[in-house]
Amino acid sequence: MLPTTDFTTTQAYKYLTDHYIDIVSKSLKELFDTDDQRFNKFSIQFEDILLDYSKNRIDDETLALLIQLAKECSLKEAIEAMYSGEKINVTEGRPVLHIALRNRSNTPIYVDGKDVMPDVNRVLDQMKAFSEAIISGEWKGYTGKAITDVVNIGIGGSDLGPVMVTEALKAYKNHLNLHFVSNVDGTHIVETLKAVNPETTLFLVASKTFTTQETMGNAHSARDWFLAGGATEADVAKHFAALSTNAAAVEKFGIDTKNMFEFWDWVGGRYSLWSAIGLSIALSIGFENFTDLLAGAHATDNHFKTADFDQNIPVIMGLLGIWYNNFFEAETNVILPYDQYLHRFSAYFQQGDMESNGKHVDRNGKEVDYSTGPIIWGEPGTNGQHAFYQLIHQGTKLIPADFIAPAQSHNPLGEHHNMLLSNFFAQTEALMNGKTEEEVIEELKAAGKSDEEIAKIAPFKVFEGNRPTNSFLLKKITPYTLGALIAMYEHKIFTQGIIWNIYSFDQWGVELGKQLAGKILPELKDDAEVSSHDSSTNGLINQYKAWR
Ligand SMILES: O=P(O)(O)OC[C@H]1O[C@@H](O)[C@H](O)[C@@H](O)[C@@H]1O
Repeated sequence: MLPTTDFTTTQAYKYLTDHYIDIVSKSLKELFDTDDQRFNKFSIQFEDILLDYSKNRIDDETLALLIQLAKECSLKEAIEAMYSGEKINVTEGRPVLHIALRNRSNTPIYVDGKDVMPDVNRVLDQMKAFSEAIISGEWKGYTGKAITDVVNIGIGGSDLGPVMVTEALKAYKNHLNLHFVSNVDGTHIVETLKAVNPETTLFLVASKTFTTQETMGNAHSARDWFLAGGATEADVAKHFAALSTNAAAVEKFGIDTKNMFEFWDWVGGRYSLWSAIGLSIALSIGFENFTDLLAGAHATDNHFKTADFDQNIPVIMGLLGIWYNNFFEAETNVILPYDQYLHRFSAYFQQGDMESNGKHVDRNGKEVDYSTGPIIWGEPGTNGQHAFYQLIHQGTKLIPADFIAPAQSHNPLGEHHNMLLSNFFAQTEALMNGKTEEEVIEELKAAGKSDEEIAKIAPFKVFEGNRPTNSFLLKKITPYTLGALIAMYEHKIFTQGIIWNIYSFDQWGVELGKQLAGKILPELKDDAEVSSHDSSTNGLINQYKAWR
């Protein structure tokens, strides 16, 4: 059972409310000036990942109180409940066991009295054999040619994880060309099919439920295209595989269940890249690299479970998020990877975080009266600097930022990496220190500006600073380190969900739109005027019919 404490009723919350008044009046600059141990105190190195969280608006007392908050909310017990296979996804009646998918130590994990590890390992073996056969060319298409292209058809958790990881680990990629089709917009599949040959293409239909409209629509269109190219029904088995929990629906679609890679209902869609959903990753970088990814995540799982909270990276990340979300009333959290390969990392955690913690009802079934999950966004640096950093530096909103960068580049090209990292270091320093009016005036004077010119321009050039950041410095983006980093963010989400007293592993909020689309679809079949909705929806549908 998960605890159901309202965190706003804890002692720690009360103390934090008072303490906030004290901290909010202090600048980060001041906090650094008065404590030369900040970096040592407020940074944690775990294997090849260094988290420096010293540029946050905290002091020793803040950290102690936040940790007390985690304790009062029984975070430790909640972690134990997840790891031991309790059905903590209460509204769906399921355990939450992505940690089992990467449990490289193979210690038993029980669900309803049955150890899940033999099943996990069986599917991993199946993925190994299959990916090796495809990569080596031993697996032949219907005309006897080796596979050259893999098209993953899936959406949400059955797309974003594989896309993000295959992009992040492109440096480890083999000769196979990977494609991802998610959108139900016909453009996505049509444009993808233009680039591939039915004789040498493998389609992975990735869907936990195997009922998702977009995925099923795209899979049927891919199958029609495949058959139209001269292949027969019997050839489908050589070109279509399914990644799913729903064997009956896979069979009904016409995919041989021998080509089905199973996973289980205790794997949440947005936590499924570690499961059979990761087959496209294994195909792209090879099975050994895929298991390194799992091993990295497993290392973080052990860290999250065993490290004291003040040395526990996901716990600290989660608590800092709560500090800004619930005390500073920050609405968003920006993730800024200074690594082009990580260009889908923020998009991935938009689903990971917002689908998990975008909830307004607590674990007692009551409406919350505090803010929960933040809006997650971001783009890779340095691109973001030339786009939206203006608002982070000088806008009116407080935007806590996560900066992520590797020390070693996979593409060391001249001064590029030093240039990239100089920006990474400079941005967090600038966000922290800002620039005072005096400094601006000095600079303008030195540039030979007149007093009149200075008076006019100076106010616009002032930076308040005091903008909080976390810096993640990774030695290198390897499968192992990436696995460890992703798992840190996953457990941060868990930590926050526990403290906010919400259920992080369901997603009822995505259902209403699906239901209504199901009602509207038949109304779009003919040209008859529609009047069953509000005037706006009727007006839009009728104009659509007039124009299509
Ligand atoms: O893998 P499936 O069953 O096709 O689901 C895809 C996505 O479907 C969405 O509706 C859910 O909100 C996501 O959580 C999920 O990842």
